[in-house]
Amino acid sequence: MTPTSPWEGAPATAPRATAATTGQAGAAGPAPALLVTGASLLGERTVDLLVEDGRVARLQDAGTLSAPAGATVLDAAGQVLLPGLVDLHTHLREPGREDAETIATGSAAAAAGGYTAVLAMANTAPVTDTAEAAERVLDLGRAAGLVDVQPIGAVTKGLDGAELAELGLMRRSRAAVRVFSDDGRCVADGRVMRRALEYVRAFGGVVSQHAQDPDLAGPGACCHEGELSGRLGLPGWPAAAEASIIARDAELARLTGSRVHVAHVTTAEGLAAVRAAKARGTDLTCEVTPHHLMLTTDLLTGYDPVYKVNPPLRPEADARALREALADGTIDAVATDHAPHARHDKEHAFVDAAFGMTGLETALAVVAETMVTTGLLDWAGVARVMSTTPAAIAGLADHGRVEVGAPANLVLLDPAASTTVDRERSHSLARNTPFHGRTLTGAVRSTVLRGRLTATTPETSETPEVHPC
Ligand SMILES: NC(=O)N[C@@H](CC(=O)O)C(=O)O
Ligand SMILES: [Zn+2]
Ligand SMILES: [Zn+2]
Repeated sequence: MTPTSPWEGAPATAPRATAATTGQAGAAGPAPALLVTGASLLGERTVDLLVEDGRVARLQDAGTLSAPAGATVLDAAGQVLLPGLVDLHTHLREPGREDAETIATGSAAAAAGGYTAVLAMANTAPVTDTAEAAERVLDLGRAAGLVDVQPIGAVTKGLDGAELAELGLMRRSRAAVRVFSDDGRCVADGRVMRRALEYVRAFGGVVSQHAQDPDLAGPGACCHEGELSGRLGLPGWPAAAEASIIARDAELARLTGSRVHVAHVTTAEGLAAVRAAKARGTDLTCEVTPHHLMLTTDLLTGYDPVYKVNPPLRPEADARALREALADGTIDAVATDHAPHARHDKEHAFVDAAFGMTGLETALAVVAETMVTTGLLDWAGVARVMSTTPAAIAGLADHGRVEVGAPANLVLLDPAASTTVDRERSHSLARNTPFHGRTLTGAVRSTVLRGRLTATTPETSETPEVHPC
């Protein structure tokens, strides 16, 4: 690693890992009181909000609260107040690939992006398939102290798709794992998926399935299968590979009485399978990524590997269908699939490059741009799909609401501020953002975790500073 490399050098405000705390992230010592004034709660009414001991102590009409002695005051006039964002699908790369991301740097990117909780995907090295591995991720998250890092457990040992991992032991561990996933390795064997669902049902767990039939989306597939894949000479990946697994898993959810979550739906065909399952009352939820809402397969014409992602970017008709489905509630949540990569894994010929794009720092602005500016969602809707529903899916009771008595996990954003994405200013170690150079509207101003400011954007800057507790 070359420290001066633009891909791997430390960001300007390098996050510091702090000593391990015994509580949850941000819980070390009582947080000083915090008064937020004049914020637009869910874009609906203007409020003052007082935080004491890490919880929302008072929430009332703007102009009616004054700051207790010693309190930090945030003047949030013109800003929208939402519950802190919750990401159901984040790759933090630690342990194993700390050259691409660490739990501390990924947490910093999350805080800068308005997140207060992230679920850390299991495809690390070693894989998170034991209680010890899950507890280690949890502890590293607490040590970083910027967001609650909740480990996702692997469904199968080593993500090999054959033998179930220690699901029950992970659930009973300190990490209290509830969400299980083999990530980009779809649990293709129906018998294994059935057994996993039967197992997690006993403790209210959920399997997050990356829906793609590996027999249809073969090993070389790296592009949406269609007219463009033929023209570019890239192996294609048909929509049927997604829809067929969603339909099968919906049947398995019904058979077992268990719960399935579909990771990143990307096609109109996949959405039809989700709608059919939901119409029958199946216990099935699904998520979409910000990049599949905004970016489309035609970007691949330059063979730039920054646009190589699993599942692939789709045509505009699919992206439009995804936006409509997020607006009408067919899609339950937005999850980033933040997939940081070291330059030497990403800068290759398109077919050889690693799959994945970063997303934690741009997610809110991309959703604002694609959903709010277009009138498809209001801010209450954004809170639902980026915080409340993902918190409910993952069973994170401390997140997803702004209420008196609840832990003060909050984000304040300026809906009118435009930011030009600059990959060099990312808090992530990785530089593989597909939004570099794009100007997006909607900028995070402050992130609050249990009453502590974990990120703030100084008035003179476009980039949030992060503050580990
Ligand atoms: N989603 C991605 O594009 N990448 C994933 C792995 C994978 O799903 O192939 C990653 O871990 O980088
Ligand atoms: Zn995936
Ligand atoms: Zn993933």
